[in-house]
Amino acid sequence: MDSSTNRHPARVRRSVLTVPADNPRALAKLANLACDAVIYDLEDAVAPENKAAARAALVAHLDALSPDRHAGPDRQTGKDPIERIVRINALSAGEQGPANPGLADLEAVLPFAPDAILLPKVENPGDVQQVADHLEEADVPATVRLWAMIETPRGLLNVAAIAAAGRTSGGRLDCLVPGLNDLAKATGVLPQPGRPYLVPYLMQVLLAARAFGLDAIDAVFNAISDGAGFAEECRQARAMGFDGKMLIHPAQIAPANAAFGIDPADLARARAIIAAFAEPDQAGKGVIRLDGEMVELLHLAQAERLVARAAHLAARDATTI
Ligand SMILES: CC(C)(COP(=O)(O)OP(=O)(O)OC[C@H]1O[C@@H](n2cnc3c(N)ncnc32)[C@H](O)[C@@H]1OP(=O)(O)O)[C@@H](O)C(=O)NCCC(=O)NCCSC(=O)C[C@H](O)C(=O)O
Ligand SMILES: [Mg+2]
Repeated sequence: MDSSTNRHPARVRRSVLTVPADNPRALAKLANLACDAVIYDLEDAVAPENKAAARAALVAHLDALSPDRHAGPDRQTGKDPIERIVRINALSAGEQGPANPGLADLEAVLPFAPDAILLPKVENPGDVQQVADHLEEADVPATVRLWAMIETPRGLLNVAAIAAAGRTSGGRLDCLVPGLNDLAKATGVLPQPGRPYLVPYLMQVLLAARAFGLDAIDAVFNAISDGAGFAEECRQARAMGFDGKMLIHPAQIAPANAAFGIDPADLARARAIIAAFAEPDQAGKGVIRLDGEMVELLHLAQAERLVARAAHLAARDATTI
């Protein structure tokens, strides 16, 4: 059975590619990449002395994508299948007041109504609320969502309260992303195959996301040239329940799309469950036996979601690169 608990069949976040906003060659490459989402990074991938230039480059890029900036993202009209997210600098970082880099990032990109703002190093519900309040005050459309990176020990300890803050922040919080480079740096956990000491952190993020109806995207895999290691980590993340993976390089897109896509065996099983419950002699039953296994109505609901997601993915992949 499909291990994904994503409750939104039409939301596809298998491959979430990050791009430093001050890398024009990488920005130009995006038009030909088959990732489901792009995170334009203004935070850690950009050197402190390049922050203003990165912001300006991103504004020019977004302007070229959506010349009528007040019309909102083309994705809302179905013309742009890629979800576009901007990772801003933390509002708590750097100089405070109007010169704050995070605030300057927000002011620069909000006119383009990106699909989401990704908040780095979120440590408590107030970090989400602060930005949500800013968006409300600025009358930013509700289509602009918030994503939160959980990548500090305090953020991890508070992850349930942060996920719950989605409800009080106008419902904008949509997705949690663990940041294992920062977490490893802060905790001293060593990077090891299979991530034995990081899995408990990852599962905490996943559980908090699910408790409050959010998506969860697995952390980046730094070893770009280790294709086998990347595929293994995607399989692990999928088994843990993650919706997709944050990526750092175009070579990681196809394996991520495959790993977080639909397994044909799962689809066949889902169709068999739907067909079994539709049999006249099973009418009104809450539980049946199918191929030697117990199947309940909750499995039927899962099966229906998987079939709907498969149809959506097939349509989507047919219209993208
Ligand atoms: C890691 C890289 C610096 C490697 O770059 P490079 O050596 O240039 O890669 P290649 O020569 O193999 O690139 C081949 C072509 O692909 C383009 N490219 C490379 N990366 C990207 C990308 N991310 N998006 C789009 N296009 C990309 C190159 O431009 C080449 O094309 P061309 O120039 O036409 O030949 C680089 O991959 C990179 O910068 N990756 C992203 C880094 C990043 O965004 N980091 C921040 C996010 S990671 C994170 O959040 C960690 C988290 O916070 C935590 O704490 O864990
Ligand atoms: Mg980080």
